[in-house]
Amino acid sequence: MKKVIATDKAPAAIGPYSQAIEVNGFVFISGQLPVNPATGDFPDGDIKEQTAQSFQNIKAILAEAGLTTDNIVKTTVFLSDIAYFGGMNEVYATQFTGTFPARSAFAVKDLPKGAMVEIEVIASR
Ligand SMILES: CC(=[NH2+])C(=O)[O-]
Repeated sequence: MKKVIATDKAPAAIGPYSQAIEVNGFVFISGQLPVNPATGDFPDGDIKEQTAQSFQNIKAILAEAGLTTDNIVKTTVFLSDIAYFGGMNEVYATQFTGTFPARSAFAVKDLPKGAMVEIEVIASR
């Protein structure tokens, strides 16, 4: 059975999707833009600050589901410029305590709201 995970500690959806859906012990978190839910804005700074904010949002949704980054099994990272790859990796690497999840990373033409990064996650209970 599908269960919607929702929290006001992460940004509300900006389109027709849920923040996260749980099914059969897996939590699928929609791509998280680096939007601060308190201000509705991106953080000041560069790809490092934006990556950190996307992870803050992911962690808030994981917490709502009773999970942590240790439960993440797969991520997908979308960058609006491959030049951001190094800075994203620096911050990304600090988000995990044990082994890193599987991951795919891409540069795409554009991201919603002009973001530098969007990160989606699959976690396992
Ligand atoms: C931002 C996002 N996850 C979407 O699908 O538009």
